[in-house]
Amino acid sequence: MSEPTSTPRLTVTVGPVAHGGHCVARHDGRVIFVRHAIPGETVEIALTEHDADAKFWRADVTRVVEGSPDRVSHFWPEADALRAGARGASPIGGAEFGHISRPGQLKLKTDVVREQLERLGGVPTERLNELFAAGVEDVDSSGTQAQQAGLGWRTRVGFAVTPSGKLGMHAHRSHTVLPISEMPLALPAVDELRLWELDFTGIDRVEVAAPANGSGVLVLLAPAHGLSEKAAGHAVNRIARALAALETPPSVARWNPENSAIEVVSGRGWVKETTADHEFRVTGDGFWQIHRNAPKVLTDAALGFLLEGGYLNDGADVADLYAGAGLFTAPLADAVGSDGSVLSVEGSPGTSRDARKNLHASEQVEILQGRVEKILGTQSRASQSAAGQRRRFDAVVLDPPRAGAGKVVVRALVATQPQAIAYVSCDPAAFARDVKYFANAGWRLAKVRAFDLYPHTHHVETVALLVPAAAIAS
Ligand SMILES: C[S@@+](CC[C@H](N)C(=O)[O-])C[C@H]1O[C@@H](n2cnc3c(N)ncnc32)[C@H](O)[C@@H]1O
Repeated sequence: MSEPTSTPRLTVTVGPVAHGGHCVARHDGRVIFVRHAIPGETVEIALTEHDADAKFWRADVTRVVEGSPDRVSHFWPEADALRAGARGASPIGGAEFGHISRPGQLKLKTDVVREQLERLGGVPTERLNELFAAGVEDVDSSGTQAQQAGLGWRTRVGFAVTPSGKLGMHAHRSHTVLPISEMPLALPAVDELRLWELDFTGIDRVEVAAPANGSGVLVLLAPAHGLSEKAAGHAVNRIARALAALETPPSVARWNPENSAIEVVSGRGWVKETTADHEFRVTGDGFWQIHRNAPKVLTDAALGFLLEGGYLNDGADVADLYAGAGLFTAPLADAVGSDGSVLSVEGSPGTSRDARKNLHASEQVEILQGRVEKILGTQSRASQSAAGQRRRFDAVVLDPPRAGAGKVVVRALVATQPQAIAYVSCDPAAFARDVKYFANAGWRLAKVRAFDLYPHTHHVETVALLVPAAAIAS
């Protein structure tokens, strides 16, 4: 990515928001994806990617000529495009909607979910008006003032390190790491570590897991590539010693992001997460929902759809696919009772081991480690009934990673003939594409909700109920 000062500047009037955190503008017939703008604004932009033969260009706003009523001062100077642009620099990524009022952010995210479902999902406008009248829902309205402002929600944060050893974050679509001196989107427990005051020379990446329940924080340190074993150990131990001097020292572990391996230096290599009814151990970089309210919001929404529809009865046979450490598996096991059964499938070996520990007391739960596409497609015990026929599920929770479930999984899942699927998604485009695959297999979107679980960023989480079309017709 080139720096804004070295690039041409243009003045454009900005069109609609698009998936991915930018708005669409046109100049001499060419599409420009503009970050840090709001639809309807007239802005001066610096082109950050502008190859003459490219299909579209990319740009950052550097000055607002005519602003939207939704424009506010950015709460985080290091992520503020206008401030960075004035210095001829780039802002850090990670708060690309911070210049928009919270109601304005909800409206833009609603527009994106609608557009993706209409265009990629093939859901007719009238049907969406009916299904998605509530738009994207705020999950912070009952918090503290800072929480209502969309701050202090991240329980997981990843940092990079500048060439001079300072804690930093990447500029958007760039290898450049810019130093930071606060992380207002994270829980206060992350700020209290004062990581920006430490020397991270010899470290490449830093990950922090700070559970919303206030229990022990875990800091993972990935040594820089090519460092000798001795130098890597030295760098990790130096930082661990500095952190040990804090009033509430975190656990510290050396971490290899390539295989998720961790080596505990002090404390323990896992954090304790809790929901109202369950406790979960999550090891190292294992998956846990990021927003402090996400576990409740998502389990209430997904299980709510299944319970309201009568799909989760005592004795039911259900599946939790892409199950992580068992966030949905645990309440599913409660719902189907000891006469029911829950197949819980997770691909990552470490996270699956956590799920096994977290669910060991629930005899109705079968934990399988492996890829969903493989497990659904094989004739393993998990995909067969006792009589040797393809196993059928009464209901399924499907929570794939950002890329979505994809055609192969959708086909295999439909073949298990569940009565309903609760689909949890963090990417509206992948979700909409999967909705289309389900539609092609004779299924329909019966309900959909969306939540602003990533304030000040363009990300949004959706929860949907999918059922066979015949079930809606009857
Ligand atoms: C969005 S997370 C959801 C986890 C869990 N449902 C939760 O809410 O905590 C997706 C999970 O799918 C796992 N995963 C990714 N690809 C997979 C695959 N092909 N098969 C099985 N699990 C996979 C990841 O390790 C991750 O734990």
